[in-house]
Amino acid sequence: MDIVFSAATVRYGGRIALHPLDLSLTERRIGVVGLNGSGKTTMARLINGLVKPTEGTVTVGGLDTVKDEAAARGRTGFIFQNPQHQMILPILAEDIAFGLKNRGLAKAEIAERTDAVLARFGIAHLARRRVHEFSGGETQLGAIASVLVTGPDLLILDEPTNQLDLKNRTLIERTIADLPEQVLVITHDLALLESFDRVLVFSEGRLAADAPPDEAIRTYRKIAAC
Ligand SMILES: Nc1ncnc2c1ncn2[C@@H]1O[C@H](COP(=O)(O)OP(=O)(O)OP(=O)(O)O)[C@@H](O)[C@H]1O
Repeated sequence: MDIVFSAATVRYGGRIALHPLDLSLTERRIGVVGLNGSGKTTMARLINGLVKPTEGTVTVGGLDTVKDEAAARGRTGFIFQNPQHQMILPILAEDIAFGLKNRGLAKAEIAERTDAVLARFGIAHLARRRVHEFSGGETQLGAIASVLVTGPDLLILDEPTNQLDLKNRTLIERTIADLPEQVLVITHDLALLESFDRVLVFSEGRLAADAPPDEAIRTYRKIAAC
């Protein structure tokens, strides 16, 4: 799916968080890195319309995130920094089914799709468990299943391996690598980006590099050393 930023600018109050951004993203694996507060989350939230551009436009698959807000948002799934907060219902299978019920699907199809997505991510054993008792890795997988069951074209993940131990980090890295969906990942986990098609580096609300992983990570290391 094409993601197009046209002079997209974000101000919070009077303060600029994202300077005018012109960018067209079509790759399947897109990484976003930068120091804390550099504008990464703001840029990602523009894509699913959670943040509206103060000036300029953002389109996803040709849909404007302001004018075609609902349709545009349906194209994109978002896994937030603390995904346990986005689980609405206490039991995983119910949380997964919730998004499908909202789309008016029949009971039998909801059950079938819920079972299929649980199997896809190897978490059928978690179906009846309480999401607030999950480990960090289980929470990530549960949230990914809940979001992807509705069939978005693009999945955005905000720091998905943050606070995970080495085993779970590897599990989530592999899960992301295997997703057939287009993926945009904000991360401080540079190993995750090694196989990516394109990496964007943000610095103080501006795009500082837009390159393959090796080159982008070199730029990021230089920025971080300042
Ligand atoms: N809702 C908001 N209201 C006011 N200022 C905000 C808001 N959200 C973000 N900001 C500010 O905008 C700037 C960019 O923040 P953003 O969260 O996009 O950065 P980030 O690169 O994702 O940071 P981190 O790595 O810490 O998550 C920061 O100065 C932040 O304080």
